[in-house]
Amino acid sequence: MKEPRTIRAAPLTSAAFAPFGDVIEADNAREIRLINKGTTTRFHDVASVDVTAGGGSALISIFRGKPFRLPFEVRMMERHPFGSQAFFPMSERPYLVVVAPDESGRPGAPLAFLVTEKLGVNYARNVWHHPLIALEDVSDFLVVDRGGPGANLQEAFYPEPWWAEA
Ligand SMILES: NC(=O)N[C@@H](O)C(=O)O
Ligand code: NI
Repeated sequence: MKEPRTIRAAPLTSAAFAPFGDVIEADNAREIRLINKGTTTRFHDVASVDVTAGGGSALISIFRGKPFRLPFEVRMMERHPFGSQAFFPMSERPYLVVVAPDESGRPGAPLAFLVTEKLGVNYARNVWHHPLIALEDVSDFLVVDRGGPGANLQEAFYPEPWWAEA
């Protein structure tokens, strides 16, 4: 009987996520500016939006994700060759992020991050990731990604599933 392939979710940190994109949090601001007569703090440019390839432009959407349970079965990954894709949680609920390195055009072994604080992720262009994985209850996410011409979705299926555990 083959042992199921399991991956243990790690806490999301900028350092651990760096090969895959940015963690969206105030601490990652490239500049902190007091604006609006000192009534507002601008945490400037916390993630790199990369959406103009192939005549693309930025879209702001809301994704309403239905919840999944852990352990989560990872059967496939996807990537967006023309643009980055950012998710920022609009609820206080945790969610799961699964990414993978590229291995000759296919996703390698996945890594999982359990996001329990109000942090977002910005997948860099062409980075393998699993589609949105909300946990506990239906959850809304603000999404910034690319709209425009070209096939901006590539999917790949693992020969055997991986199981992501907390
Ligand atoms: N397909 C789509 O818009 N969603 C995925 O890209 C995702 O990462 O959730
Ligand atoms: Ni995506």
